[in-house]
Amino acid sequence: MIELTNVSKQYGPKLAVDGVSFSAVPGRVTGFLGPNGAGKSSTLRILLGVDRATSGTALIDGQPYPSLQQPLRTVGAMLDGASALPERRGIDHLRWIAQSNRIPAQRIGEVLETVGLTDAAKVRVRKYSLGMQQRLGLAAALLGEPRILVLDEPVNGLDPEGIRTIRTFLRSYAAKGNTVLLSSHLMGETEETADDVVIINRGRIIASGPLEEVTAGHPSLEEAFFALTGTQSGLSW
Ligand SMILES: Nc1ncnc2c1ncn2[C@@H]1O[C@H](COP(=O)(O)OP(=O)(O)OP(=O)(O)O)[C@@H](O)[C@H]1O
Repeated sequence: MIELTNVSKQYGPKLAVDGVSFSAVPGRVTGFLGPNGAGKSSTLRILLGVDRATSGTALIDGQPYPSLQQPLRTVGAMLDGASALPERRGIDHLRWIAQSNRIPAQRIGEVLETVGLTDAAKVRVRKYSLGMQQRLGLAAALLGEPRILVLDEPVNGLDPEGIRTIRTFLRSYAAKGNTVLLSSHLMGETEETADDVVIINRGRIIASGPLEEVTAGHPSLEEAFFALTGTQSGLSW
């Protein structure tokens, strides 16, 4: 379970995250949505202990990320794609993470298989396409068999087949009772994947709840967003 309460983040004069509160619960995929610059990454960085909130609390299974005993076994995260060294082979990137977190080496083959990178495991990351880098990032997030996944724009750069593979995977991961929180600026895609949605605009949550509740009365999630923000289709993305 993920729980954010009144989280704010100030960068100099800019209030990037403004009193954000929401939860992501086990057994469901929660889509964290908003246009570019809305505050999604800033919020996720705070949740994952990469950055500090100016105020408010962000908890993972009741604890702030830095207090987790075995972080990678509790929460798998992908913030900036794979963030792997370009000269490293994909498999070595995963080995390094597994070793430094006492995760059995056998998991490396399993996660490579899950994300479809088995054949490219020994290729250097600099030769990976953006989609392959995304998949390597997901593989790293899955290494510790976490009950919680937090993914920032996981389908960025993926082709339609890649998007469908990730979507199917995330849905089945949540169906096993795990918590999945993913950010996206793609409303249409997230509508296909998420059970619950949290919409952020200019640092503030403007809607949250089950997808069907947030979209009620609108032809699509995208139209619901435009109605909520008072913008017209095509102008704000
Ligand atoms: N380190 C920083 N210093 C100053 N301003 C920042 C910093 N990080 C983010 N911001 C600003 O905070 C706001 C929110 O940015 P953030 O990256 O969280 O948005 P986002 O919703 O993830 O957008 P995107 O989809 O483009 O990644 C933006 O205006 C951004 O310019």
